[in-house]
Amino acid sequence: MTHAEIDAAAAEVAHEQAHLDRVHAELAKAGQRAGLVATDGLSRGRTDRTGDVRDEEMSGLFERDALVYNAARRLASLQHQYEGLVFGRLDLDHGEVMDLADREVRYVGRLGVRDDDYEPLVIDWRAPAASPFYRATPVDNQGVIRRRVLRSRGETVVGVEDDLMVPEAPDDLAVVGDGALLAALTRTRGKQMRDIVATIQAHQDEAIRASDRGVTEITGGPGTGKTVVALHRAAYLLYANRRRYEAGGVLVIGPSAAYTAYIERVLPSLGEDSVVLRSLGDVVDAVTAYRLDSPEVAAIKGSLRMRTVLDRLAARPVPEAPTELRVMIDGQPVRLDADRLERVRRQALRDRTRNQAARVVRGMLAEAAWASVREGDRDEFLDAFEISGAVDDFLGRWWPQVDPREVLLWLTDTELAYEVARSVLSQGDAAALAHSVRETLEIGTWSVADVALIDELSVRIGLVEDVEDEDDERGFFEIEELDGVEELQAMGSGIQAPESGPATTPVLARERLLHGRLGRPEEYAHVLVDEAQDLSPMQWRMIGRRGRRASWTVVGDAAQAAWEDAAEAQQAREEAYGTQERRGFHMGTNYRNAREIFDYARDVVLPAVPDADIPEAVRETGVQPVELTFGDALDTSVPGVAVVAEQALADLAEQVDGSIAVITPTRHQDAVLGLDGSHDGRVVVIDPMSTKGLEWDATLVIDPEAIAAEAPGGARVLYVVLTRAAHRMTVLRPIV
Ligand SMILES: Nc1ncnc2c1ncn2[C@@H]1O[C@H](COP(=O)(O)OP(=O)(O)OP(=O)(O)O)[C@@H](O)[C@H]1O
Repeated sequence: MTHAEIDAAAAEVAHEQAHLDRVHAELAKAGQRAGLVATDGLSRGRTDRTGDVRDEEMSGLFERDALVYNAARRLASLQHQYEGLVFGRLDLDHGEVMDLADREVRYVGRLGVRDDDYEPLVIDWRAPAASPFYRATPVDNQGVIRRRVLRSRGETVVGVEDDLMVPEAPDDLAVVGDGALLAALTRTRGKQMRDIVATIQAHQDEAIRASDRGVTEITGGPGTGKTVVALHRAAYLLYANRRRYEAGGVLVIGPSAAYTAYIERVLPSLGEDSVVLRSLGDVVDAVTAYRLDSPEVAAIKGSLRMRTVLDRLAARPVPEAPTELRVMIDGQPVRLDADRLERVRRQALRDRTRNQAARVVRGMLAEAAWASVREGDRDEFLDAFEISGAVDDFLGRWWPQVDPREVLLWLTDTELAYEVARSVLSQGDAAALAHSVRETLEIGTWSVADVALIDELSVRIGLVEDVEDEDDERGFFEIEELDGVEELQAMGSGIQAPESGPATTPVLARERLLHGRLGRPEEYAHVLVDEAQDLSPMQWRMIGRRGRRASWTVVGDAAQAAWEDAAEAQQAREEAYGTQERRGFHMGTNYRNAREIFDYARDVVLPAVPDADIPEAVRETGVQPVELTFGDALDTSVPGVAVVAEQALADLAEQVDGSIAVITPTRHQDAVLGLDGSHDGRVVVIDPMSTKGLEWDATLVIDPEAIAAEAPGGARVLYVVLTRAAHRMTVLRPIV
């Protein structure tokens, strides 16, 4: 930059600083008015002093401006944690020829702020008036002459980046900077995802502001901004229809706890803290799972075939249940044999969940008992049956209320697993299922795939209800879900699973598994699913229960799918959506990976997945990924994986300032686990599946062939792994 350019930029920064100071002064005042505004802050369509309703208010979209109170309240945390409250400026010209009199300046920020005269000092980025900030292009400038991105730290403006939307700038408008997008993409990644509110691209903005009704599907290859766009969409929906979405709730589902931790700050940085973020292991209240099953077991547990298995399981007698009833009622011996009991069981379950039926089986048994006796007075007999202590005792053993999780644990019995899986699962699969449930009982923690099974069983079994609840509304199940009652994922435990090791005793393990009370599934007004390609059919059903009246945003990339049976998952997905209208958006630009890194990944995936959706990477670094080799542990003449990895990591730590991941298949985990947390905590050691949706400044990928071999469809998982690095990537291979 020349001296003149530096001076020009400094003058522009000073100018913007003056405006920012005004905004902050206004917010400070707003804090003092807080009590007043808090009381009427939610009223819509306020008029200004002239009594005219402002345009924005007529559309009902300016209610955030009325929430100055909230703005002031949130400001402290916004300033502390996030970048500038005001990040954009538009210079518009509303005339035919460019004339100062037709000029308008609009500032765009995370919150709307007005001055005492109710004039907007900053417009919320989601307001219609802010839309040209994202949509204007030189071809369709929408009245914008210059779009400016302000970079600030706290309350200080540190730079500006301009884009000119007309062929030539009017004399009074300076144009400085090299483009905000590239600056944003080049910067260091932290441990958490950042919002992109200052640099949303026009095609992304279309998806963000798309209609809130029906189903919006966002597809695109790795690093195309699907996640970040979806999160901005959630914030937009809350703004555009706050009544509906704040009251009804917005649920965001991601693949793992690491992922939800990674994205959890984006929405608060946009001023929204009412969205519920859940990982797939954390959807059902009272159950939190991080552990992953092997891909083979996850495939069994995720398949729609489990519906039938669970139907049958839910209708089974409890283990060790008595097979006949023998009691004295009203002086008469009563005996109901196994056949009779079975008939009562079937009748009781016909249109009730098992736990609901606990209330009616006594009456049904009484009728069956009377039918077997038919002597004396019927009413007296039935009354005596109703109060019989012996019948109480029998019912306690024959039809206790059961926790759905307890029922899943019945599958530890391989014979029972064979029986309920007959003609649905192969014997081998049924045995693997039983084995996995035994493992659950040993470890004392559920696996992620178990959670959808627990939810499914909850529907069939109903909640364990207090006896006092008798007159309460009946269980939460849907009767249609009970149709058919008559017929009635490989990387070990994930390296960073927060749970500790195995529970010490089976009793403790069982207690841990059954801890807390299952509730009814909470329903939401909007459900946003990220990495949707990885949801199993059973997981779609679980999420579907939470969005039965919801609109949806669903984000994914089929080429990154770990789930093999795409058709079955699609079927379950369609069922979750229902018949709502659909619209799709496709993202074709990769903003994450340097082009050299993405080309490397593309060459790996295309032979295995020829129809992969390949985006265009926009940024070049001129640095190719580095390939290194390591020797066999038994051959001491060549450095082994631990040594080579440590050195390669040291090089990467020199080359990038921010975060680094060492991504390793199970077989090399032990050798490199010690690197976790090294280089001042910048390094994380992680398994391939857990990298979904995440990114780092640099990655060290260990033994790509082993990564691909560890899972069915492993090339897709490897594709995920090779597209996680923004700036540098080193790949280690064994010498062959
Ligand atoms: N308009 C933008 N301005 C600045 N950064 C952007 C923009 N769009 C996307 N990015 C950045 O690109 C990176 C990738 O975005 P994101 O994680 O949302 O992609 P994705 O499509 O969900 O990726 P994947 O499918 O690989 O998980 C993130 O660092 C994100 O902040």
